[in-house]
Amino acid sequence: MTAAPLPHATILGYPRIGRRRELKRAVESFWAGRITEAQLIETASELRAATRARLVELGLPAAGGAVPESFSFYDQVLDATLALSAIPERFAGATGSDLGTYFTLARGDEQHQPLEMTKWFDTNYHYSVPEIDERTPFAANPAQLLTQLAEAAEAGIESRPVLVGPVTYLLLAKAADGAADGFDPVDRLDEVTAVYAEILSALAAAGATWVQLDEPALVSDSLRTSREDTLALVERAYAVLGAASTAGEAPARPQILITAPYGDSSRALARLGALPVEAVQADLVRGTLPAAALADGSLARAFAGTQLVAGVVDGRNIWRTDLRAAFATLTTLAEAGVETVVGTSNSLQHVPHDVADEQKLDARLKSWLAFADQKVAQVAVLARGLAEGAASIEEDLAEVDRVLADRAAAPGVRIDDIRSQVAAAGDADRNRASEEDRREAQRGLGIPQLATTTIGSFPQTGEIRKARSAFVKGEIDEQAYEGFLEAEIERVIRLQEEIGLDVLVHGEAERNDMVQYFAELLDGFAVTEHGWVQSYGSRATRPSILWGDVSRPAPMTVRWSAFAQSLTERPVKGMLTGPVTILAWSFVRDDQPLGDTASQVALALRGEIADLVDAGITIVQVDEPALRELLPLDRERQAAYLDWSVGSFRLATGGAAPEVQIHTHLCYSEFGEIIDAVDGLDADVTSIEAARSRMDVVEPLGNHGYSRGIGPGVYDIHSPRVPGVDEQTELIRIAAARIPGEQLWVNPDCGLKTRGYDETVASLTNLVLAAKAVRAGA
Ligand SMILES: Nc1nc2c(c(=O)[nH]1)N[C@@H](CNc1ccc(C(=O)N[C@@H](CCC(=O)N[C@@H](CCC(=O)N[C@@H](CCC(=O)O)C(=O)O)C(=O)O)C(=O)O)cc1)CN2
Ligand code: MET
Ligand SMILES: [Zn+2]
Repeated sequence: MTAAPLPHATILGYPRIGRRRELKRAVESFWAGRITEAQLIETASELRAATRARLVELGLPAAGGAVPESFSFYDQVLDATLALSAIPERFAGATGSDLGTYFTLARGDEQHQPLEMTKWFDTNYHYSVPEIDERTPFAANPAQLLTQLAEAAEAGIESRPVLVGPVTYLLLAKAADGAADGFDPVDRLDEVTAVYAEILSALAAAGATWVQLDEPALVSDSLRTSREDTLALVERAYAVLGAASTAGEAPARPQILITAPYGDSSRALARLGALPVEAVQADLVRGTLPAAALADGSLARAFAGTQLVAGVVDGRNIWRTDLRAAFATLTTLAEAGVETVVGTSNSLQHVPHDVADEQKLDARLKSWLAFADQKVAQVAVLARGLAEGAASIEEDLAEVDRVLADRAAAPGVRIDDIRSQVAAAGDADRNRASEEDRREAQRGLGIPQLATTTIGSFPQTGEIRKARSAFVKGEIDEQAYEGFLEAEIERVIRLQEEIGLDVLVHGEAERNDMVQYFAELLDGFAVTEHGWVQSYGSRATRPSILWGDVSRPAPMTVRWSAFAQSLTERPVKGMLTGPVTILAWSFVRDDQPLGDTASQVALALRGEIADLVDAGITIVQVDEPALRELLPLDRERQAAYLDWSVGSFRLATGGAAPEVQIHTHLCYSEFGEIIDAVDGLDADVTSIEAARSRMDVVEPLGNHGYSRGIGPGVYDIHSPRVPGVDEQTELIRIAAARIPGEQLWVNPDCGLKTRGYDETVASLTNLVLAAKAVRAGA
């Protein structure tokens, strides 16, 4: 095959879990020993074949590298770790097949803690963090990429292998534990680049005409380098990768597409265009075009001989694209003399497969939506317009005009009553009594020093899921389902009493998901049947669709919390999900600022808190694990974000009387960046993840003079491992050295929903013993 430009249409990536989560089922069956590795590999191969065929059917050309190879068994960053053979030394004993090693890195085993997992840019997707030190070996292992390329070729498709790029890979990595002080993984960029060059060469030898290297680090201010420095690193790496020739019978590398998804690359774009690569993608949904460089012709000059993949179709949301606006952007580029390809803003891995799979969604709402398949079709339409002229797609543009007008005017999208309530909410509604007055008022709760509690959920057993599934399918009635849940709650309350926890939870057995549960009970939301999106590994969520003005027709949690409280003398925490997290983990309307939508959700939660308190609940936790996640990657936009996000939390909780103790939970540890914002939430108690970083957070908290209640997690719930009494005692001691006992809470890192009961009971028993030991000064 010879080097030819990219066709006019492409996407950066496609969901890989399968339309019915076939990959989840196969991978989990393999882990459980129910299928063999060969069977898993076969299922994966079938899924990839179906994806390629589907993409071509939807309008991506089979030739020319338009179809991306974006499959992953677990995670794309882990794929790159394997492609570089960058197996941390601590896994040296974990030998096996490539796939066996891969899953050991991802999930750990008896002897090995898994790689840490953390959020991928500002999404709800988690990647496995590479661990690099001075000695990490790097060697090209393109086997999986070559397998996929050959599969595609067999089916007559000239596909485009995809790999996380070298700069982003190293900036997402952390220094391995044994690394020298001051070592940064990015110090090894030149060596890693050399290995990428070998991988590219192997791909070219196998016939690849294009390769995609993802460099989202280019848009982020939250990594270890400034964006300016990141760009310089990218220039350094791609000067090397681009130097190899793409010409002739035996090209030394495929043509390279560098992508910059998830944000704004406008300031970097001209320099990216000047790199010795054949195409550069820009996210034109989150980002903009550099207006001046476009106007004075310098962008076109920089892009001479380089294609610009214009990411005009939103890969983060599910609304039908305003095709007319997108087409105007494409026209501007083309008229400025830039060789333009229509693309998506980022990989479609963050949206579900297909709107057509949804049988229960309201038809009118459905007509406003575009999941992955619809987005591919939109890309194809725009590409046709680019090739054949605006007139050729005028009907498609006009149809979208009608759809958008229909959406704007539809009942429920704007409800005057809700809007006036939001408008009437003022500063007074966001401010509680002073911290001191509240502390005084809450003495009546009788909470001991180093109080023990959990984060909310108890294990979601197969039995619970089966009961819910039976209820949803109508196989059992509401009475039977609620009876089942009450029995479950009673069991969880008794268990916590036996273990000796101080502040109890009801266990969240009634919740399918901490966001979807609320979305199902609030007006203004819709939920899907099959709209699964990968969150990490084999785990997925069905983000809800927040399409209209939000209100709460009836109490949502009072029945369960009040029932749990009726069973025990100890306080039971009410458990709500906060406005920012509800937005972050849903697909949110794009026709008004997020802050306005957050205020509506906040008012609904405010009503719920009032009802919980009326029902006798004295402690309410409002979870905001996504507070950090939604922080804009772009520093300039961060202050405005923190303003509305913190404001919405305060609006939700600001009505609580001083005697009511408000907790919040944020499950990540890099929170130095937002410590002022956490303080600004004005919660009485905050629980955070800390076990894996061995309490790193208590140091900044101590320095900050943090005066509120704080529960740094002492039990890492991400692994089935049971932390012993000594281990947890040690962590509590580290925290107690910096934080006074009356401020310090003892809890796990996060909820227990993904854990099993055996390990949960053992770990919590140890947690209570550890707290007692520290209290006794032992
Ligand atoms: N939205 C969201 N984002 C989050 C988190 C979170 O809890 N929620 N936590 C953090 C980590 N991310 C996570 C994401 C998913 C899961 C998770 O456990 N997901 C489950 C699905 C949860 C769910 O929606 N369950 C439903 C549907 C379950 C299901 O699959 N039912 C079966 C039938 C039931 C059976 O017979 O087993 C089916 O539909 O086929 C329910 O319980 O009702 C999974 O992938 O397996 C955990 C953590 C960050 N982001
Ligand atoms: C991802 S944060 C989870 C908080 C929730 N209350 C739980 O315990 O599951
Ligand atoms: Zn959590």
